[in-house]
Amino acid sequence: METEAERTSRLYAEAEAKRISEQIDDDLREERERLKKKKGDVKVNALYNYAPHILILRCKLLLLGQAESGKSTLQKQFQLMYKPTSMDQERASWTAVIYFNVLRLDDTLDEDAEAQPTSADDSQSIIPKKARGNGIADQPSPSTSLLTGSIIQGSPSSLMPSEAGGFHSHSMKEGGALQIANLRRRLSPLVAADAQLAERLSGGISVSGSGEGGVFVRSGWQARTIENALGRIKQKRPSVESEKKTREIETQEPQDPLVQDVRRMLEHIRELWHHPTVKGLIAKRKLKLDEWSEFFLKNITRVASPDYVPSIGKVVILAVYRAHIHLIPPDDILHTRIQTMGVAEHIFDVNIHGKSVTWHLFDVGGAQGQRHSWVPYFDDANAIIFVAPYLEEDPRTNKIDDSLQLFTQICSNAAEKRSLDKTDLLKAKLDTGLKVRKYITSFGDRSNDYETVVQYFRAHFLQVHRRNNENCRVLYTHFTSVVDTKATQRIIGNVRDSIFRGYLQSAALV
Ligand SMILES: Nc1nc2c(ncn2[C@@H]2O[C@H](COP(=O)(O)OP(=O)(O)OP(=O)(O)O)[C@@H](O)[C@H]2O)c(=O)[nH]1
Ligand SMILES: [Mg+2]
Repeated sequence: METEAERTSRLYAEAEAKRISEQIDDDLREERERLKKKKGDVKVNALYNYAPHILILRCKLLLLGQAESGKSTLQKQFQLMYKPTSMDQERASWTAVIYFNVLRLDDTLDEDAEAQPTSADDSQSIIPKKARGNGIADQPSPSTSLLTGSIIQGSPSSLMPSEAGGFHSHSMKEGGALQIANLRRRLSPLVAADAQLAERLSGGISVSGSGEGGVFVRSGWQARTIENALGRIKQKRPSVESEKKTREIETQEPQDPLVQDVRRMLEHIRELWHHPTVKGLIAKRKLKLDEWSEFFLKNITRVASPDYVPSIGKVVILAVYRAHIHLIPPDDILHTRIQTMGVAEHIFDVNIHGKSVTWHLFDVGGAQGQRHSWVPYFDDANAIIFVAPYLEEDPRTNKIDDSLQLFTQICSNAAEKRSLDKTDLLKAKLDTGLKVRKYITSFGDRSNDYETVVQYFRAHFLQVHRRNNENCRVLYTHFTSVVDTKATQRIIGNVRDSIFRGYLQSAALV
């Protein structure tokens, strides 16, 4: 016979069992509904609920690709997304890089003035660039400066456009040559400034295997550049007055005297940029500027202004404020170009489904002499983002081929994601009549439109991946312009989710 105490205990146990059973039913129903809504999210939540101790607390991500492919630009997008305040703090240090990019106009003028058109078809002709310094093949860059070179003296006619610039007569040509010669004389102090800027950015260290004449930055250069500038100010004026000034500077934007000196001379660069002769050469495509130099030269008035601070992370929009229209400048920092030396680690706390995960992003130098430094990072990388530029018109090296070869080597090594980059430039080049088959013969007679070209490149990379995917890694492809903040940040979000899902699958938890 059941006692009262036993009965109470039994009823309690039955009620508890029923409650647990209903709870499980509810959980399962909820789970099913969530699964229907968003499969991936449910898997992630399930992991957090039932196995919180095995969360990835650390995720290693490698950014690989050839030089100038856009790895550091993509890294800046990550920083903009996950650590925007640090980007803001570094703004002043980017001025030196931007001025360094602006001074490339002189180099380009010098070398292109000596070069001859490569084909009778001007719309297609690309003037070859000479390698600076050690001549690394995938680091095309100028070798001498207009400031020290001899374009006008050596070959005045080469700077004379016959149609686009409107200089037909001999005397007009001579007039243009004289004006440019005068400008160059005024620019001569920039020779030293250019070298100093290069030294400042490279931290005074020259390393073999670096392209672009050894001008590069290493991890943490932003802080060093600012400290350097402030250190020089302190050294120059060790008085009470100077200490007061230094304190003032520390609370405002750091002011680098060298950068200030260059800024004052940019007026002459502006004149050179607007000179009809230079304009004529550009119009006839006899002057090939790097896209980053061109970007800053087009903005030279803003960039040379006394209170200039590089803009950051803004989409170009027109803001209407009290009936005034303000043009918010495009992002300067994303358009800068300075090559990376070695491997730079960037750490971000990334929020994934409400949990914080520490990401270690490794941005590597892509020059051929740099690639050996990637090796130690392959083993425990959770994912690789391989950045491939679409089409670079460099006659000395077929960049797509180089990218495919590099991709083949990487495929047999590790997990990878891939991003096909510089789609904006591809579109622009196709619009100006560039024929893909001229650079890639296997493209054949396919239609020269953007969609066909994009799919053609994609198919190439997929094929390489299929043939070399010994580790059965997953490949995701994205087409993007990395300087487009909105589009790139959407891709970063996708990459984050797919890496996390891949991790869960590899842990056999879903
Ligand atoms: N217009 C445009 N420019 C781009 C794009 N991606 C990169 N760039 C520019 O290309 C230049 C080279 O990019 P980086 O990010 O420095 O190249 P990288 O791969 O880090 O090069 P290394 O450090 O030498 O290996 C920069 O000036 C970028 O602004 C793009 O999608 N569109
Ligand atoms: Mg880089």
